[in-house]
Amino acid sequence: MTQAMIIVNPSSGKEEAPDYVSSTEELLVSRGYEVTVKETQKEGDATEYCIAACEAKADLVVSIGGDGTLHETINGLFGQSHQPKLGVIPLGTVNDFARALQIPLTPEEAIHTLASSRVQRVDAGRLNGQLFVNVVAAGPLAESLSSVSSHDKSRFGALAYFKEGIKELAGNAAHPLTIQHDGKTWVGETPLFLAALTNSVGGFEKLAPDAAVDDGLLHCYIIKDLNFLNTLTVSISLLLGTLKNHKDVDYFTAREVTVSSANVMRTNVDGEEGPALPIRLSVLPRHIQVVVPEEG
Ligand SMILES: Nc1ncnc2c1ncn2[C@@H]1O[C@H](COP(=O)(O)OP(=O)(O)OP(=O)(O)O)[C@@H](O)[C@H]1O
Repeated sequence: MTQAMIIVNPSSGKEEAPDYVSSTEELLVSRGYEVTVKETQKEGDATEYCIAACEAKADLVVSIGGDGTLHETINGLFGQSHQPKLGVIPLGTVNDFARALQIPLTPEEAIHTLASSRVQRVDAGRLNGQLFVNVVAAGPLAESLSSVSSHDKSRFGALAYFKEGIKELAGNAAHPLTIQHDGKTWVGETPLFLAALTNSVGGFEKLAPDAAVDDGLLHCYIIKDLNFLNTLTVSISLLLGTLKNHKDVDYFTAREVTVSSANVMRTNVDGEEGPALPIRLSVLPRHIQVVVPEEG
């Protein structure tokens, strides 16, 4: 019998994840799976459960939660000889990975997607010794986004990030970063550096419109200046999908990037606090197999 594991984070989004477990389980059982349900208690659990699913040669792992839970689940696939397919039921505030793959953001519809026969291979990013699926951010603005509490996310949704971002901008912070790629080096002060694997970042589905989930590239943005005067035009560019053309933004694609700073600075990885600089980023092309909606 084919095995499936459901990994669920009860604290994600508006804390409604447990409501969707039984309908997910029912659907999988009706498709012939033997199902194990694992509820996370703390950081790292989803990775451990996913490693166990790989070792048990499960056919499918379903992540029910936000991008943080998904990030941890995918890290369990890293380096495994047997890799299950991945199903995604998005319950977070942002859900960039689901947006990029056109997985429905309504949990009931996303559960229905698990019956799809279509599997898409997508790139994974590598950051030092871990994987990421959406975005790595560095700079003071990225640090401030990591400080958004789960409570605020549950209460205010994406607005919680906006609130922290505005607070940081008021401080007018920029820090020195050194960014190296393809034999080139950029040195300067910046409030934000982003390396995106998918078009959707922070819920902005047009942030990196050229990023295909399987193009093997990091789509990188250096915001050279962000202040009260240009915030509006940068925000409009974000919404229109023209950020890379903004005069205060440098854009490039690369397969490998290193980022360092003279200052002690933490990164933000897939929406959660990541390791401190320096970091080395690369792409594992088409590394993850995701169950996505049937075409058409
Ligand atoms: N039972 C739990 N209680 C509290 N936190 C948990 C629990 N299980 C896992 N976590 C932690 O919660 C973090 C956030 O989870 P997740 O990203 O899925 O939800 P979210 O923060 O609501 O969504 P989003 O990141 O999209 O805003 C995970 O990275 C994980 O470390």
